[in-house]
Amino acid sequence: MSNQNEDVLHVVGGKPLHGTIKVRGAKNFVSKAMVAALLAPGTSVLRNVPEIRDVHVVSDLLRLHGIHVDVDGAQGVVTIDAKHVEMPSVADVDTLAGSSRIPILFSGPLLHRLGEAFIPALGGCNIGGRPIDFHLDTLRKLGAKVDKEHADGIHITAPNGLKGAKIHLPYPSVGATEQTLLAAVLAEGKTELSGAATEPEIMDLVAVLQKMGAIISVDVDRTFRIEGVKELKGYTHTALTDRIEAASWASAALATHGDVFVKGATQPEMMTFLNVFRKIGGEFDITDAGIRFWHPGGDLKPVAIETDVHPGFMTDWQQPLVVALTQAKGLSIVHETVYENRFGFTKPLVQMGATVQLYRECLGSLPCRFQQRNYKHSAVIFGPTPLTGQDIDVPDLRGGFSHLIAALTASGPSDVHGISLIDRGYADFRGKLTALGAQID
Ligand SMILES: CC(=O)N[C@H]1[C@@H](OP(=O)(O)OP(=O)(O)OC[C@H]2O[C@@H](n3ccc(=O)[nH]c3=O)[C@H](O)[C@@H]2O)O[C@H](CO)[C@@H](O)[C@@H]1O
Ligand SMILES: C=C(OP(=O)(O)O)C(=O)O
Repeated sequence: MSNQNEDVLHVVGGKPLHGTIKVRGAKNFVSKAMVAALLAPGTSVLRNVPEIRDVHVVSDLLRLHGIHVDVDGAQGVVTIDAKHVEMPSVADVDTLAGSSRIPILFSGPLLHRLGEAFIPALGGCNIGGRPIDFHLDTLRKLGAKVDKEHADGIHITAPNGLKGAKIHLPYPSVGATEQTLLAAVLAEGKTELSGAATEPEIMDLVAVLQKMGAIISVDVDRTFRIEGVKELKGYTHTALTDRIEAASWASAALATHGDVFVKGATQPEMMTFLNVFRKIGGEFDITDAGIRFWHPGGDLKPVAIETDVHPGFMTDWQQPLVVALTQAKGLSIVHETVYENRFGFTKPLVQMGATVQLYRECLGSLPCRFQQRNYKHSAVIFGPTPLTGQDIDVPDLRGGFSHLIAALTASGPSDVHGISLIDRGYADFRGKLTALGAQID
């Protein structure tokens, strides 16, 4: 736990970021692959693991269930021996309440290994309601009994084991897709999951499950077919790169007029981001080792973006890019369709000098899931506007990184408070900023 002074980063902005940084495996895959290890009474080895807090949260949760976890942060290797699994006390599990969204994904594996699971209150970024109704409906369809009445969390049992079922997701939720995959691989019989999400992190989880012995296919209409098997074995796997972290550094390069080589960044998972980056006027060069992103000089161009599920423009890319859009010449529009409340981070940007207006109504003919809810989910950004340093509070993971970019873009000093929240998903960001020449303290 950091003390209050350690939780503030003093940033003197106005200097372009220049240099090379390395990005490792994806936060939104690594944690799920660690949960998958729980499905097999053997040893699994995961490589290219970033040194982020979410990895430690999942390790601690696995350990509470009697599983041996070794995290070699320097080498980026996590070894999980899940031969022995036990049910911890509610009080023990509760020590991790509110720390991430991953505990809900323990449901399927624990039901297979122990016949029951206790899920504490979930955490994760505060960017909308984030209900788990799809998760619980899926588990029920597979034969689980869900008791939500427990004061500290949710108790789930499967007295007769899990059985394959036909499941349709009302929205292609990443977590609910992963929930179904993790629960169905060992369920008796076949499961059909339609309306699923097919993010690259999900497909890498499918690759892990296939290595473990699972039978999973996916149709072009985003329907997964899972044939339950009787047992699975441990895996060895190298995690795909974190495309959100890579895009965050790319946005930082653009906003600060910089030039950053992101070692490890890969093109296929970033194609949609790269198209937008090019439309704005950013330049990039793709090599086998990574992608170099830079501001070529001259004016950046405005753009209209709608966030969406894969292969659309990721909601997690939106926040860092908005800061770069404050430096583009003209009117940009960002319409958020995944989370109803993901623009809170723009308020400090306005205090720093940006012109950002939020609207509840959907703009033009854009589809809108949140029309009826009282949230503003379209941002209109007018630029370029010079930013000046301020005191800023980190609201959430990506919003926090956006504030760092804003502080680096601004003239004068900024104090960014609550900086440790960023450790959830950005490994050694302080070291990387220093390597890129940022003036931080
Ligand atoms: C740890 C992790 O991988 N987090 C990612 C994951 O979050 P996460 O898996 O939580 O996101 P989902 O794809 O499930 O959520 C998408 C939308 O569906 C709604 N929903 C979801 C589940 C449910 O049971 N009911 C429901 O209504 C959510 O409120 C949200 O509006 O995918 C998001 C969308 O790419 C990313 O922004 C997050 O970074
Ligand atoms: C929203 C995010 O994560 P989580 O689902 O863990 O809150 C994120 O990674 O941007």
